[in-house]
Amino acid sequence: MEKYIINGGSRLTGELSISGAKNAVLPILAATVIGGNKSTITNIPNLRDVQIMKEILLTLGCTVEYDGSTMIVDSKPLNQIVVPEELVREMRSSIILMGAMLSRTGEVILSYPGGCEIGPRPIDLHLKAIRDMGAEIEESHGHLHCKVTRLKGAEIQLDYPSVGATENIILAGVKAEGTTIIRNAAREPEIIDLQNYLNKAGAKVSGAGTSVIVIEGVDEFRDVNHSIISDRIVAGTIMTAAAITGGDIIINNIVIDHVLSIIAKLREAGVIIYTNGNSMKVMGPRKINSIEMLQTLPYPGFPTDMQAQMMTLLTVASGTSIISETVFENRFKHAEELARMGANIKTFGKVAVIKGVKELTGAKTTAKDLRGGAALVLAGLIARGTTEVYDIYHIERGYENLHLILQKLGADITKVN
Ligand SMILES: CC(=O)N[C@H]1[C@@H](OP(=O)(O)OP(=O)(O)OC[C@H]2O[C@@H](n3ccc(=O)[nH]c3=O)[C@H](O)[C@@H]2O)O[C@H](CO)[C@@H](O)[C@@H]1O
Ligand SMILES: C=C(OP(=O)(O)O)C(=O)O
Repeated sequence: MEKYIINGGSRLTGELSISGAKNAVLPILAATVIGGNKSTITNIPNLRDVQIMKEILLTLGCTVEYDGSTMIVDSKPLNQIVVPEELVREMRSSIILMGAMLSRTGEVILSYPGGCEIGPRPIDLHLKAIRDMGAEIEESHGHLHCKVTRLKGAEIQLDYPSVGATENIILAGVKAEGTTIIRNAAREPEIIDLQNYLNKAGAKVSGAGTSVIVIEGVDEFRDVNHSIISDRIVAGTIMTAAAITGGDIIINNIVIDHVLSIIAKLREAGVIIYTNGNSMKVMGPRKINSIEMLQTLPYPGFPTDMQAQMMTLLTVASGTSIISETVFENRFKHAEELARMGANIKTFGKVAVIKGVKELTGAKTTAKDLRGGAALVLAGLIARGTTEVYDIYHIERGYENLHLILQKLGADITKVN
């Protein structure tokens, strides 16, 4: 079992470039099955979830070449409709294959998706929309058997702007008969990236980034080259690392517009941030201010995927902060682990009250999910003594060599077996 060992106390300084976004690349890789075409995708982060998606594509019969950064997928030879359960259960994004495979073959068998344990993650919005587009979905023993002769465009009003459901409907709509309209669509930047990839391949999708997305079905896809947008959550995590260590870091290859809500909350905490084009300089303050209220919301609100990292920052703020997690039911598992390190956090359902303490102390901790694990690493960077973070496979789902990035910036962190 691999773990991180961190000796706290180093101030992080230096410069780095942000890699491609996990939440953009996964739906785009799922989309590659649709066209029977060749997709050359660049700026791909080398993550566990990407490896799993690659395995799924291979199992479906696609040919895949991947060098850790560029993936070439040829979906012409696709000849399977069963997505293996052991792969689907590894990650949430596998559900996006439902819309993509129905577009391609009109049939798919997959199980309920896995992913981080951050509360129940129903797929009712996905299923209702895909059924509204004409598919029959049989649910039995945890499996979904979806079938349709040809998907039909539909007007879909989402009860909640779900990222995954929005993506699934787009993928189901691109080759459907007629036009699909999604209202109350999720507006995340990763959905714009998906639209851009699809349109390069010949699809007709418009409106991504707004709450109304229109998809006109087309018959043919062509070969496509696409570069993945940079990861706003990895950027936010590094910004928080600079902030908490009183560091001074220049971050390149970052879309500033995508991190405005993170910049606003870090500035409220006293962090100094200068932006310039696609770069920013982040300087941690001597004293971190508490934040009266940090509420997670769908984009462009503050991202739930940055909540855990911000909680770590607030554990050493001067004063009391409140975090309200509105997106997921149970996303405070890191609070207990931070408490082992001396943090003073009380949780009441989806609200956490964090009373800043003078210092954290090193402890043995366990990553319970991806971002919660990153939050423990951040805590380890400033804790007195040594912190061990176990179950780092969660962290590796979404961060490419986090320990190496932090080492380069001056952190004393090692990955050991
Ligand atoms: C691979 C990927 O892109 N993952 C991101 C995506 O996850 P994901 O697409 O799973 O997140 P959703 O936006 O769908 O989920 C948001 C909320 O809606 C609920 N819901 C969702 C679908 C549904 O059918 N029914 C339902 O009730 C969920 O339980 C959750 O409470 O967006 C989340 C919210 O920004 C991020 O934290 C994840 O990192
Ligand atoms: C929750 C996350 O991912 P997923 O939806 O892939 O589980 C995340 O990226 O923080």
